[in-house]
Amino acid sequence: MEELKVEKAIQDIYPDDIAWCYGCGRLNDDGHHLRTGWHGDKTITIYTPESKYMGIPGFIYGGLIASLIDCHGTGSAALALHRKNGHEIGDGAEPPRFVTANLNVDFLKPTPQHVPLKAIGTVEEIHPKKWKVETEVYAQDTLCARGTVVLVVMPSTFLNKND
Ligand SMILES: CCCCCCCCCCCCCC(=O)SCCNC(=O)CCNC(=O)[C@H](O)C(C)(C)COP(=O)(O)OP(=O)(O)OC[C@H]1O[C@@H](n2cnc3c(N)ncnc32)[C@H](O)[C@@H]1OP(=O)(O)O
Repeated sequence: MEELKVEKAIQDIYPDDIAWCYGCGRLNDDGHHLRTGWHGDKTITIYTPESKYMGIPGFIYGGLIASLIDCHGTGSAALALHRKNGHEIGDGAEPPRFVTANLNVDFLKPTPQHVPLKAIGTVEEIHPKKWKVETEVYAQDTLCARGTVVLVVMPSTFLNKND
């Protein structure tokens, strides 16, 4: 697979109050900083896990793969609804926010460490508040995992929980 880079990511424009997710929040110093952008009509997140995220030496542990699919799903749904609303990253509009309602992962092959993982997503609208993202995770050219995420537009009750 060719070398790819995510130039414009939806997480780059999340408002500060929702930019703290351990998986994809740009403001969480300890997090993974996953970034999701368009890749043709599909979506892409590229991430090389640090060595500590091992299951057995040489291979990534499954929870990290699930996190990648999870945050790739929220980012992909946000990208798609943002575009449906007539916006693109960089036009100044605030993107929609999604939370995960359901996450399913099939671990197809052991996922090797020390190579970039590519999550490629296909986004489907179920209805305006509910979206589904089918994601394939590749290590180099090997399809290692496949996941399905159901996303729901974030209820306003998620904000200001610590006030
Ligand atoms: C902590 C995160 C903060 C937020 C950050 C956001 C941005 C950052 C992004 C990073 C985040 C990273 C990722 C994270 O970590 S996000 C954090 C992990 N996710 C959560 O904490 C979500 C917890 N769950 C809820 O708050 C509620 O259950 C939700 C909001 C999901 C639905 O609540 P509720 O049920 O009251 O809402 P509704 O009645 O209007 O239903 C709406 C539609 O949803 C359908 N449905 C419901 N459940 C399921 C299910 N299990 N499978 C399939 N579908 C389900 C339901 O049938 C309906 O469909 P329809 O009948 O209309 O067709």
